[in-house]
Amino acid sequence: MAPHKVSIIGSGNWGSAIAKIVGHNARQHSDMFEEEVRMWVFEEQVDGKNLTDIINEKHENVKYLPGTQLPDNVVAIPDLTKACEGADLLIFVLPHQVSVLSGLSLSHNGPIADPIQTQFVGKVCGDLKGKIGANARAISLIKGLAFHDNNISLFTDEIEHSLGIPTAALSGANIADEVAQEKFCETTIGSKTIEEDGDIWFKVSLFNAPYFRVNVIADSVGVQICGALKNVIAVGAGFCDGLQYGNNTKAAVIRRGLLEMRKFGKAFFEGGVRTETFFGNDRGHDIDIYFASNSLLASLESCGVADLITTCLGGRNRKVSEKFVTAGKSIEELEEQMLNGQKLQGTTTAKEVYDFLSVRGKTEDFPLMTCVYRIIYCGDSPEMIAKDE
Ligand SMILES: NC(=O)c1ccc[n+]([C@@H]2O[C@H](COP(=O)([O-])OP(=O)(O)OC[C@H]3O[C@@H](n4cnc5c(N)ncnc54)[C@H](O)[C@@H]3O)[C@@H](O)[C@H]2O)c1
Ligand SMILES: O=P(O)(O)OC[C@H](O)CO
Repeated sequence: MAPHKVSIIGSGNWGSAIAKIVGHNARQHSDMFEEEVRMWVFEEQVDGKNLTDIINEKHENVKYLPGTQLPDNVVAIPDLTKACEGADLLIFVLPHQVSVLSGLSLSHNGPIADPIQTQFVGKVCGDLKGKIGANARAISLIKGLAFHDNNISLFTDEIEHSLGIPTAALSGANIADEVAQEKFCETTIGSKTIEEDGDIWFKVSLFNAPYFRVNVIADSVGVQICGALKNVIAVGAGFCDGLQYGNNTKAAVIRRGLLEMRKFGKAFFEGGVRTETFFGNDRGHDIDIYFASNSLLASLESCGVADLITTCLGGRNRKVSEKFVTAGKSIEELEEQMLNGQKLQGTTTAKEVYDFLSVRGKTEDFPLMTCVYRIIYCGDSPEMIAKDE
């Protein structure tokens, strides 16, 4: 079989960290992959130069992952179609959306303006439609959910429907900077077609590294719900830190958050999610069991409680939300100041989740996520996060 041709769609903090692993593995396993890994870069100017030129000259994404050397077989390409031409393995690693401020001044204490949201994935898939081979497969590393007119869908479904190719999801306790520094962690791939996806994404070792251990499970929905909703809970954890509420309160937020995440998955997704994806059990790894006995079971997954913990301890959502409490500035101002203008998922998703729940009359069933929304968008006191109501 011809070696797989890999393209990475996205080149932010996580996109660049994963490019380091994928580039290294493609070079190591030249019988399985073409050595060159193309990475689509949304072109930006950095100190008067194109970011793509800087990446290709210095082999470093100086804007989104400074200080990490990328393998020189990772090639930055500003044209999306060219970056994906002939690829049969597509790795989607885009922010789920960006907020473009409507220009109103935003206040920490009062209601804030509704930013105009731009969904990346739909636009990217639209541009790629008809240009991707029928035998290609995709994997989404995006942590978010797609909301359209207060309806919800998974990014794997969006990609599958748009490009007509099977799409898996990868999510775990994976703060990009730590992965880039090769600090040990685990991750979970969720797949509806575990046998084929297990072969492609797991057995051929595109992602596995000694410091990045991959497991594959059948609960693709659960993997994505975890990755999206933990961001909202992490904002709550950041409020606790800003208020210096201590570890016990933060642990209560994490516990309640995890329960709400699972409840959300079970309530709104046909076929539901598996409790084990969120909390785990001790029956072993799905993929090992699958290949050994052809049965599907679940085990404790990195995408569940582990990702929630790491995001609530060290993620960007937590960091900015802590500052929201202590600095008296809007989330948008803090993103600009602290994250180079990158947008957080938790803040936008808190609103999307709230709007979704609200039209269904279900906000009271999800008190923690509703509370996070009210603190950011309605000017409620951050102290609400630790009130038992
Ligand atoms: N950063 C992490 O630690 C981490 C870890 C795991 C998963 N994730 C998830 O991975 C996904 C990608 O996150 P990231 O950290 O790589 O991205 P990021 O938050 O660093 O966002 C920057 C990316 O957005 C692109 N961009 C900016 N403006 C754009 C525009 N107008 N059009 C198109 N692209 C534009 C930039 O080129 C860059 O690729 C997200 O869903 C995130 O939740 C992030
Ligand atoms: O920095 P955050 O809050 O976007 O979280 C990063 C990763 O998702 C943690 O796994």
